[in-house]
Parts: sequence; structure tokens; C-alpha cells
Amino acid sequence: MPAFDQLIRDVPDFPKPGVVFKDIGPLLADPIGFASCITALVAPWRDVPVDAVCGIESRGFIFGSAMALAMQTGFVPLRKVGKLPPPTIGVDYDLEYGSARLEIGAQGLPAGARVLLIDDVLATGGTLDAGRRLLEQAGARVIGAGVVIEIDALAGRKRWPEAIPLRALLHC
Ligand SMILES: O=P(O)(O)OC[C@H]1O[C@H](OP(=O)(O)OP(=O)(O)O)[C@H](O)[C@@H]1O
Ligand SMILES: Nc1ncnc2[nH]cnc12
Repeated sequence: MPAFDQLIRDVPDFPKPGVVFKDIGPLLADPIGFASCITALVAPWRDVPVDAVCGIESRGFIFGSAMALAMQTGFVPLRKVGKLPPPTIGVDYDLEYGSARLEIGAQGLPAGARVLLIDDVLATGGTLDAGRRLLEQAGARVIGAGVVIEIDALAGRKRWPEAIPLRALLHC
């Protein structure tokens, strides 16, 4: 596996004191790093039927939409509150540094669609958990999830159901 970790910058005390922010900017700017990151994110699902890749706003859009292109599936955005026109379905959740609400278009997915949930970082796990709950509320079947970075110390994986595969490229 390529050394993605060298393309992720640690920024101490951003966006607030005590948080070490994982900056994916250098990874996105590196054509080989970004391409091999997408290849690695897609790899576990090669033989799995997937109807759509769902990315969480905003950094999950970058990886999720590139994966959807590579997998030849549709892409469905899970957006922060107030961005999508009605009708929407939404869920509230807590973040490592705040709280938020995620929404999906009520007609965004056919019932029973097999979807992958994608984000850049798994920290406390609140966002990924909210994404899963939202997709299930919308009638989709979450068959797996992928993140680029998992911050092990924050134990976000504990909030994720063991029965659904969750793949992380990098552990910090
Ligand atoms: O596991 P958690 O503790 O929930 O944190 C992970 C989430 O936090 C960041 O998003 P943020 O809400 O900061 O939005 P952004 O992608 O728009 O910067 C990150 O992109 C994940 O979505
Ligand atoms: N430490 C962190 N770095 C980047 N994104 C995050 N989202 C939540 N925690 C984060």
C-alpha cells in the first residue's frame, strides 16, 4: 500500500485547542497519492454488488464521488442541514468539535438500495453513525463503509455495528 500517511498533515489545535486535525490537502494535491487512495478505497468492494456510493459532506464527497466513478455506480450526497431542497429526511449528531445535522433527499435512493457509506475521517464515529442511521431511515441497505483515516484513540469504531464491514486505509 502506498504511504498515504506521508501525505496527511497533522495540524495541532485546529479547529480548536486539543484537536489534532488530519489535513488531507497534500493527499488530494498529489496525483499518484490521490489515485492510489481511490484504488485502495474501492478494492474491498470489487466483488460486492453496490447500487450507490454515499458520501458525507463535505470531505466525504471528494472520496465518495471518485469511488462512484471508479465503480460505475451513482453517487448520493449526505448533506449538512439546509442545503438540499425538500422533501428531505434528516438526523442530528455530535462531532468531536461541535454538533450537526445530516440530510438526504427523500427520493434520493430506491428502497432496498445497496449502498456504501464513505467519509474521510472516522474520529468519534458520530458522523458515520448518523450517516448509517440516515440511510437506513431512507430505506437503503448499508452494506459497508470506508474511510481514509481512522483515529484509533477516539474509538469511533465502537459506534459502528460489527456486522457491517468498515474499512479504514490508515490508522492514526
Ligand atoms: O467521527 P466524527 O467525530 O463524527 O468526525 C468525523 C467527521 O468530522 C469531519 O467532518 P466535519 O463535520 O468537520 O465537516 P467537513 O468535512 O465539512 O469539514 C470529517 O470529515 C468527518 O465527516
Ligand atoms: N482530528 C480530525 N481531523 C480531521 N477531521 C476530523 N473530523 C473529526 N476529527 C477530525
